[in-house]
Amino acid sequence: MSEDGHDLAREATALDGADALAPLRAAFVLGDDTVYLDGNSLGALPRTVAARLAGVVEQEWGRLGIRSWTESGWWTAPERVGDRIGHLVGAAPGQVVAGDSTSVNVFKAVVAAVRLAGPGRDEILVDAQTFPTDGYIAASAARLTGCRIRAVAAGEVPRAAGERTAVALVNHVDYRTGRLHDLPGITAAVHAAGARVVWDLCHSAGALPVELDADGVDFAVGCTYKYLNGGPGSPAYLYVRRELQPRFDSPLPGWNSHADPFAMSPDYTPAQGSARGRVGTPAILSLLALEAALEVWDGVHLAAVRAKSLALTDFFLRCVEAYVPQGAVESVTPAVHGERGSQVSLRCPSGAGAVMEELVRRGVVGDFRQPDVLRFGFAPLYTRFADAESAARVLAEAVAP
Ligand SMILES: Cc1ncc(COP(=O)(O)O)c(C=O)c1O
Ligand SMILES: Nc1c(O)cccc1C(=O)C[C@H](N)C(=O)O
Repeated sequence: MSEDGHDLAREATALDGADALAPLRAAFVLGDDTVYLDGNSLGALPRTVAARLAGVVEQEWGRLGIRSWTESGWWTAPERVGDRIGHLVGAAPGQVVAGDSTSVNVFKAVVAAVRLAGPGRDEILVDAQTFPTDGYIAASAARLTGCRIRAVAAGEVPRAAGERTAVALVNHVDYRTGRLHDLPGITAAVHAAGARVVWDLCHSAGALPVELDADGVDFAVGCTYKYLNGGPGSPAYLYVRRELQPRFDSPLPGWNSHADPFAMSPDYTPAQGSARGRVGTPAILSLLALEAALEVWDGVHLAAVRAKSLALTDFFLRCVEAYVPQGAVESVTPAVHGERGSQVSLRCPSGAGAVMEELVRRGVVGDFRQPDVLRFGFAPLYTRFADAESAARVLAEAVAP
């Protein structure tokens, strides 16, 4: 190992020793032999989840059975868990509901936003680099509502929004590059054009502070299986700003969103509040696993999470610079803190897929995104500075010819 290597390894040990969030790692099931840098795709398993799920299955489903809908609080879990998520994204209680997938919630939000738009507004702006599902769903929403889609870079949305815009659908953090977009600025600009905005928070919730209420966001959606550690396929969420809730006209008005679901009325009367965003029967096991997973956030400040995230990604970039031969990789993640989420994406022009396979074989788990991007996610609750240092060291070996 070079002198630099010894210095960086020592620095990592010192940084981990001084990290106030370091004890939280023990709340997760993580082997010491794996450097897990894929929490931006599937978060690690919180220790509380297995016992809680066993309890739900054995006691609630097994013993109480159907009575659990009321006696164990199953019926109200989407709003209860929604409020817990809301706390992490700057939403006061009563505005977030947990359920369905992000894709389905994108559909509800975009169609509802178009239905709120005034006459002559027939344009849906879509972040040109969006995660594909948002683009597919927005295109279908456009066909259904008689709108047209205009794809523009997120940074261009303020200039592009105009008198024909009904809604802009933007990713807060770009899944491929890790670029953080200006949520307050874009939201204000879209509003100034008289339109609504839907934010996809998949790659920001749980990784950095989000202030939905303070920033005047209309709608937001996100998944919970990344930085919120809810588990594979855990329920997503939908935020509808309180002032908009009475006019929120869901395109999927299932019986769970009815004001009186057990009246089983043939006529639809929407529920008040966040419950209006529900559709059908919630996936209770996944929802309650998520609820248990969210307990790790009790007492955690997002400002501390953000500070550690930036320190981790800065440190990883320094290690890459020190260890990896020049020209083998190039960061496509912004160096400026205000434009960076919680991942580092390295363009690897030569054999990126094979390089990631080799990294995974050696115990460094990141992921590969087409066409040539190596992604490394830094989940601040459980990632160590030593992980960043080891990953860069193994990467240097994996890219060596
Ligand atoms: C930005 C973004 N939106 C949406 C999704 C996925 O949506 P869904 O939860 O419907 O699979 C992902 C990741 O899978 C994503 O990164
Ligand atoms: N949702 C996923 C899945 O079901 C399988 C594998 C990966 C995912 C992901 O979340 C991918 C992720 N959104 C991404 O940013 O690439």
